[in-house]
Amino acid sequence: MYLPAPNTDYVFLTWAQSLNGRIGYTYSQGKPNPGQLVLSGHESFVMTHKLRAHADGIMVGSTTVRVDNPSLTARLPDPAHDTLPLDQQPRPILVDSSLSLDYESLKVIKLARLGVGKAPYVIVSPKTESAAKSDPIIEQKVNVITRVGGKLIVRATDNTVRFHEYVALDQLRELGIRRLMVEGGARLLSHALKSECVDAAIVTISPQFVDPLSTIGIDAPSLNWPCKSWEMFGDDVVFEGRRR
Ligand SMILES: NC(=O)C1=CN([C@@H]2O[C@H](COP(=O)(O)OP(=O)(O)OC[C@H]3O[C@@H](n4cnc5c(N)ncnc54)[C@H](O)[C@@H]3O)[C@@H](O)[C@H]2O)C=CC1
Ligand SMILES: Nc1nc(O)c(N)c(N[C@@H]2O[C@H](COP(=O)(O)O)[C@@H](O)[C@H]2O)n1
Repeated sequence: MYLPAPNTDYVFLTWAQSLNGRIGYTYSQGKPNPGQLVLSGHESFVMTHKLRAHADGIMVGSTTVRVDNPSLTARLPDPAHDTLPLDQQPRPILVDSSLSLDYESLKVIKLARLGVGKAPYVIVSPKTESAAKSDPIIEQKVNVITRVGGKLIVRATDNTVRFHEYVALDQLRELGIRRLMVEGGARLLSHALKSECVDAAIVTISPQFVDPLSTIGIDAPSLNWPCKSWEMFGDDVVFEGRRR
């Protein structure tokens, strides 16, 4: 498994999926939270945390945050009990264009307040940045983020669909986020896979079928990335594909 060295521009996608390609429960706002579909076994989850420890930033989409409320910390040697020191932690990066999330309730905010995790960068649209000046609800969310040391990253335009522009990749790199791990969810990964800026995909395949009607998968374009490695971690197979 290739682990990028510091000061390397490297965008790698990681996710876990079932044998029938599902990665999470379908969720619609206003409906009960279906919770996280747990796919990885212990060994492959430790591998995921080793990847996190080799990333400057971990990026997730807003629905992933809404469903999972993730910590996005690197926790080794045992993710259930151990956390690496703050200076070895990756930066949580939330793609939340309209600041739709309830920031006060997020684990990443609480962990930043405790000094256990780094404060998040939040990717927003220009119109959301403008709204913060007149909408007290938006302004309050910005305050929650900035008070723990986080910041808004405002993408260049409101109407882009190109992944690297949508997630403000150049701005993140200027802030030192050069090894970017994109963890999901399905829509964020689908957009990433359509772009030219992704270097690798590391996929954990869990030996289980899950109900396709209540779960989601990744709508990937047809891609043919050579398999660079595959390895067993416990009962899971971890596949590494690299663009070049
Ligand atoms: N099994 C696994 O490894 C993982 C599973 N999940 C699961 O995935 C589910 C959430 O996935 P989704 O519903 O697909 O939502 P999501 O978390 O991917 O959120 C959609 C994201 O796509 C962004 N987006 C929209 N247009 C875009 C564009 N053109 N370029 C880049 N980004 C764009 C939105 O701003 C939003 O942040 C949850 O059930 C979660 O548990 C999430 C991460 C990993
Ligand atoms: N590697 C992996 N295996 C699974 O089975 C998963 N469900 C996920 N989900 C991702 O991990 C995030 C939770 O991270 P924390 O443990 O809270 O730090 C979740 O939001 C997904 O991005 N990953």
